[in-house]
Amino acid sequence: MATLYLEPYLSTAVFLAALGTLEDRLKRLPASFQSRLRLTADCGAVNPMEWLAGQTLYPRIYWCGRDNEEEVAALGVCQDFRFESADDSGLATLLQQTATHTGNARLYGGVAFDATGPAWSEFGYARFVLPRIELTRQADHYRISVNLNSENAGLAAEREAALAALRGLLPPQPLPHRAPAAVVSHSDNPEFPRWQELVTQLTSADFNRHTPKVVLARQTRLDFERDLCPWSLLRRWQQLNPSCFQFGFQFGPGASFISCSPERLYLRRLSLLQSEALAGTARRGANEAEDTSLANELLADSKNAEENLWVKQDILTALAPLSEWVEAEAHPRIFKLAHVQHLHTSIHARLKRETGDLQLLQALHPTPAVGGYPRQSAMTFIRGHETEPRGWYAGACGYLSADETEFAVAIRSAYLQGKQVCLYAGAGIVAGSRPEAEWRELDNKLTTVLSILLDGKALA
Ligand SMILES: C=C(O[C@H]1C=CC=C(C(=O)O)[C@@H]1O)C(=O)O
Ligand SMILES: [Mg+2]
Repeated sequence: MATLYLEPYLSTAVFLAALGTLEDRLKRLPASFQSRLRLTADCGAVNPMEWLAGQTLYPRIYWCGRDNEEEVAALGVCQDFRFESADDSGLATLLQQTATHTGNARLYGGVAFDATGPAWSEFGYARFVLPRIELTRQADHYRISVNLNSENAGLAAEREAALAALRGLLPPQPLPHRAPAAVVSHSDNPEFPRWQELVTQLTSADFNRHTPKVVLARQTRLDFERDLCPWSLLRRWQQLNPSCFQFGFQFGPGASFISCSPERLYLRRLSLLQSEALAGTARRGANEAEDTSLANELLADSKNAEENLWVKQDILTALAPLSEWVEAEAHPRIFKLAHVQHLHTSIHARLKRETGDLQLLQALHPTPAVGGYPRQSAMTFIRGHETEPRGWYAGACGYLSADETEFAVAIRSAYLQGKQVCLYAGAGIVAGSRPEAEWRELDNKLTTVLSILLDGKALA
């Protein structure tokens, strides 16, 4: 084992002992085991994101829940499931099989916003990975695990692959705060004049009568003078918004998708489900008094209330046939982030025995927080008028397992390819939306990530 290289681990000896334990257990594996096997050892404190950034294997997947209790760095592939279309029956089979697999193996991945749009290469319409190695922090307890799948290529080959992955591990790579690279160019799609036309169209009485809400999105593309490190950016982003989900997917060296999303699609623990309507936005105030007054205005504002209500009603309607019972808070509360505050309504349900992640994803995604209401006519408008495919922006990202599944709504996200970063922001357009105010809302939603990318400077 490359002992020397491992020295910078915070608790090198404990980490090396954990790798040694896993190696021993791999060598002593019985001649046969059920299809998936996961071996785990306590490994002492290691920063999961820095650890991930230091490795040579792909994919590199990072996930941190909104309560910060759990953080996972997932590396390499034990099984990789990629689907180019929503009609692929393999996706349905995968979602159904995951529910019946024993053990606590988790698949990490995501589903694009739109089943029909062109997919980002490497990401596909949907992609889920059972990682080869996982470094997990639960509260302050750190563990390293290795996954095997005997159906891959037979036990001997699978054991060799697992050993090779463990022996190839490198030390964490510190993610220091470096001065950001200079922006060479930037562009918005759509630009404001087109945005104004679209918002005017969506708020016309004729359109609004049949489609009362459409979430329109803008892509802001920045080109930098040098390549950006997705993990450095995500690290700083999570420090500014610790109460968000934080996640990143880097399937290969060419592209990565990272997000600091405030919004949960759902968390399912056995048959208990938590979901929410997060929609309706104001900026944060410059001081406490202004902040509170903006929050009170947001709570009293009918346009923002309507944005939130369409989401709540749609989720309640979608969950009703899948649940024993479902309930939502009567009134939204305020959910504060670094630069914006939102209306947030909690939703809880107990699922029927036959309801699984396949039914939940089909019923809930995309919610009117990112698509619109009714779903089909909002999607038709988005497909016909947005010229940049959203890819995984506004998709659903998270993990799947038999006992517990969680998906975040992949907003406040960035798609990085070398020197280029594409940021996305959407705004719910309802009766009463004004083009200028909704455009400012897009800017407000990007303020946090832009403050990191531009280091406090404004875009030229
Ligand atoms: C679609 C986005 O935000 C959604 C979530 C919260 C508030 C929203 C709003 O007020 O318009 C959006 O529905 C985005 O950030 O890209
Ligand atoms: Mg809004």
